[in-house]
Amino acid sequence: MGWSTHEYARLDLTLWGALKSLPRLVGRTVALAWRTDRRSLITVGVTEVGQGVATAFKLLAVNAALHAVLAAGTDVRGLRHALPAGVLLVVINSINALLASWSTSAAGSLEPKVERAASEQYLTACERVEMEAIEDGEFRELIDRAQYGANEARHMIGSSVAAINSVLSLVASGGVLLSLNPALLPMLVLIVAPRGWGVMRVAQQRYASTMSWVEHLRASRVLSNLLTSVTAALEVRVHGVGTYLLRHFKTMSHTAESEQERLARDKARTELLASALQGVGYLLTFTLMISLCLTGHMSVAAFGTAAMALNSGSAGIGALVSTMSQLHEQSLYVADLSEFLVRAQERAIPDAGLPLTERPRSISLEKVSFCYPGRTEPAVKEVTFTIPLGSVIALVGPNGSGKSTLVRLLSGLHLPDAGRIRWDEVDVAAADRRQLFSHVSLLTQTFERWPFTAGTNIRIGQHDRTASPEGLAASALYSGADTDIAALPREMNTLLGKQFRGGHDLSGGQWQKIGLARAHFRDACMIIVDEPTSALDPDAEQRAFEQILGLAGPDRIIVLVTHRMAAVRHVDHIFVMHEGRLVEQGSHAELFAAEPASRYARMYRLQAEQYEYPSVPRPARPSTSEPA
Ligand SMILES: Nc1ncnc2c1ncn2[C@@H]1O[C@H](COP(=O)(O)OP(=O)(O)OP(=O)(O)O)[C@@H](O)[C@H]1O
Repeated sequence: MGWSTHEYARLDLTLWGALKSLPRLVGRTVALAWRTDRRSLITVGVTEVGQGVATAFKLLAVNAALHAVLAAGTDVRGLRHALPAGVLLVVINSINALLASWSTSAAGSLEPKVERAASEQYLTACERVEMEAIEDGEFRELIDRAQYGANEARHMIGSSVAAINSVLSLVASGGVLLSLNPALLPMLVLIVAPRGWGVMRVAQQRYASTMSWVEHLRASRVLSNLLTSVTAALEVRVHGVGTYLLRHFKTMSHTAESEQERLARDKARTELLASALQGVGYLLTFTLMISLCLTGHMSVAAFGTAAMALNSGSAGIGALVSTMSQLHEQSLYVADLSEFLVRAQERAIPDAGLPLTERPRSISLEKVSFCYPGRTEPAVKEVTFTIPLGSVIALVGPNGSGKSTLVRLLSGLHLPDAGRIRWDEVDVAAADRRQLFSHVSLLTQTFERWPFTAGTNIRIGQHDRTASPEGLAASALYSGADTDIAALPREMNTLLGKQFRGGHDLSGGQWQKIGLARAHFRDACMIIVDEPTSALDPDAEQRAFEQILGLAGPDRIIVLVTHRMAAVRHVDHIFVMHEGRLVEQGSHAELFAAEPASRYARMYRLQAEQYEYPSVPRPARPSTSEPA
């Protein structure tokens, strides 16, 4: 189908690299947690340290108890000396349980807050990036990857707590082992190192696979969305596209399945090897401990305590390694989110800029060129013109001649690669773009049909303005949407969106009237309408053009983009585009005066002639009934 390539694989991960970056990544989550809920974070930190200290005291109490028991020998009364250590053990265990439950509760309250904060950062960054970034395939892939970051940041809290817990219990066990016999410490490492390697390798393989298959996963998701989408449902059925999509979906699922099988086989092999190496580690450790006892370097009580410390330390390292692997994996996703936030910031629409006057005397383009990223040919080439306030202009020209691109440039969605656009004297490239957007009302062919109520669909372009029912009704009346809305079961409060229970849908033409009402309600200084009437019947089309032109006023600029030549006849100035260049301009009369050279006049006449003939001439019948 053309998009299931795996070129974004990131297979350059190494265990050392992951370990090195871990403190930085955990630090970032801690910083996020600090900003989100300081109190819970401090509680978690203090309770975890408390549990580590408790573990050390527990082992020391066990050691004391063992000494007392072994010193008693066959004298049962001597066992009472073990009683204080036993009581201490119970107290330490109770304190440990209390601290653990306190930590669980604080971490539980922290996790959703961190997820919310990370999600907000992610969505805010998405909303702020330039249009070019949103349309850039590579950046979109990063947006997709980064979406898992917020969820993983939440899980990182739990994993970080578990990791801290394991480290502290490990330090406690290590300290006790060290005090018993320093030779025991490296043995602890020997026992758990193979397991650590195994768990890390499996996580690494899984992440590398996810990354190399991310495009594949996206494509599968697109296919399943198409199969369930309301808008595609028609062609899916009538054109039999469903079978085509299903066939591709199945092929892609089979390919993904074989990747899962490969991962499972690799995991099984790695785990088997790690277990074998760990067995060797245990064998060597116990051999050393027995020989230490036999040579009188270690007492039997110390043997017992060392066995417990080894057990607790090994469990600690085991838990640490597995949480490290989780942290490693989670941190990679959080790193994606961090990378996205940095790159989104680089590609964000600047926050500040020079202020713009709300009603500029003119907007001028000086030798403006613009090339879409990834394209070699500019969509707009060295275009120069001026639009005075109070005028109505039209952009006309064949398909692909650059009209919509000019609209995007005028509305500040793109900045020119060369040349300048100025609002009065202010260069748009240096202007406060958010302010510029607030002065523009844009109605395009593909305007959004928001899955909200009819009223919200009208006021959404000006959602911070209090919308009185009268204001909404006036905009609906203006666009002719009033009668369509009146026919809806809950009028303005009817939910427009078939995907919801109780939702209603409108016809294409009815939606266009809603779009026009939205443009009216927004009440901006520059109103841009790009092919606004494609779904309207002739009466409605005529009326829509009259309404658009009726929006004109001394404080406004109207930019009309259309292929309907009759509609531009009465505008103040017509700009004719061809292959990205402005090739003609003037009023209807001026352009006609330039006949026969005038492209505009030719286009106009061609369309007028079509209207003169009531029907398209019937083509000659092909001799066979074979489809083309
Ligand atoms: N988002 C985009 N990314 C890359 N290229 C684009 C994009 N939009 C348009 N183009 C290209 O820029 C050129 C000008 O397109 P534009 O949409 O501005 O023309 P237009 O005159 O509005 O066409 P139409 O009348 O068909 O709407 C075309 O070659 C088109 O393929």
